[in-house]
Amino acid sequence: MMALMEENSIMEAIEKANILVEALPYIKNFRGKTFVIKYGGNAMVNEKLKQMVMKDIVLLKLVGINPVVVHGGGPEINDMLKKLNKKPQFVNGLRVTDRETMEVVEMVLTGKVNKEIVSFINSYGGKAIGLSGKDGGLITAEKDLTNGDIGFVGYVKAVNTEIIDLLVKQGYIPVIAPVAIGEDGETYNINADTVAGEIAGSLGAEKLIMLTDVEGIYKNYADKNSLISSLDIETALRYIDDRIIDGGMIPKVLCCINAIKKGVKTTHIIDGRMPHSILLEIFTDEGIGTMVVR
Ligand SMILES: Nc1ncnc2c1ncn2[C@@H]1O[C@H](COP(=O)(O)OP(=O)(O)O)[C@@H](O)[C@H]1O
Ligand SMILES: CC(=O)N[C@@H](CCC(=O)OP(=O)(O)O)C(=O)O
Repeated sequence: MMALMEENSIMEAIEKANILVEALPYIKNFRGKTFVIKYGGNAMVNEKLKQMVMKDIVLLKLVGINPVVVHGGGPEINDMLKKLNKKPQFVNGLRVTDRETMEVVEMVLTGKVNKEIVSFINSYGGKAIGLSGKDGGLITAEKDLTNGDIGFVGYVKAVNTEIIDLLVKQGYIPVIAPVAIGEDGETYNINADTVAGEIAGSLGAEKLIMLTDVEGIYKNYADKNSLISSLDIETALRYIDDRIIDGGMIPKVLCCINAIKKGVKTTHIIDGRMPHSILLEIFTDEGIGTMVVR
């Protein structure tokens, strides 16, 4: 019995070593490259998972990859608005943002969510630094009128990556909240997926990884065996037209396509609810989730 247990634990240890060896070519390939990781939505609500994601990000940095984190926090904003007796309202997935809501959005994203992520990363031995689009002139926003006037909702007019380049060079992990200032001096609320796509494009990132609350993109959303492992731009656009890709997945895929057109090599939509999904995507031969490529 004892011998069998010992044999099992030796096999387990060998399996672990095999996984590390499998990661080697990827570590070699990706050293010095930039990965933009979008973390948000419902993938962010579980504390334990949150900590695992942060550990994975620290590990990436320690093996020589440069992670840049862009976070959301929609559910946290909703919670705070409800506490203030304000009903969250959305048009095509974008929050209707009046002046009071804008104050709440900025407070929750830059004050609470951003600092929490920064603290976690730092507690695991990383050097995270929190920023919003306002810091160092990182993002210039302009009012987004594509859905009519829904208040202080912005799109990204320009990205100045100087501050990110500087921080990355000094060994920091930038953690970015999707709030920015317009040329009119107003503060704008920008969808976090959009910000991640634009930042990845401007940095010429190797990868854009979007953590979400599904395994990836399904060919048939009702059939969980229909996960698509790789999708090119043309097919992705066709799937959007045919409503195979629908709802919150549409802007996500469009952000991936935008990033690819700006030079990002591969984009990935992966399951943020799965422990260590980032590591499994980057360091295993099979990868996980759905890859959107040129
Ligand atoms: N073909 C599809 N495959 C997977 N998810 C899809 C598909 N079509 C629509 N969706 C929806 O997209 C959602 C992901 O978008 P969203 O909820 O906005 O993510 P997040 O909150 O992480 O930003 C999924 O939970 C799912 O309901
Ligand atoms: C304009 C707009 O809708 N902004 C988003 C910003 C946060 C976000 O995108 O968060 P998730 O990634 O968690 O959805 C919002 O106010 O909810």
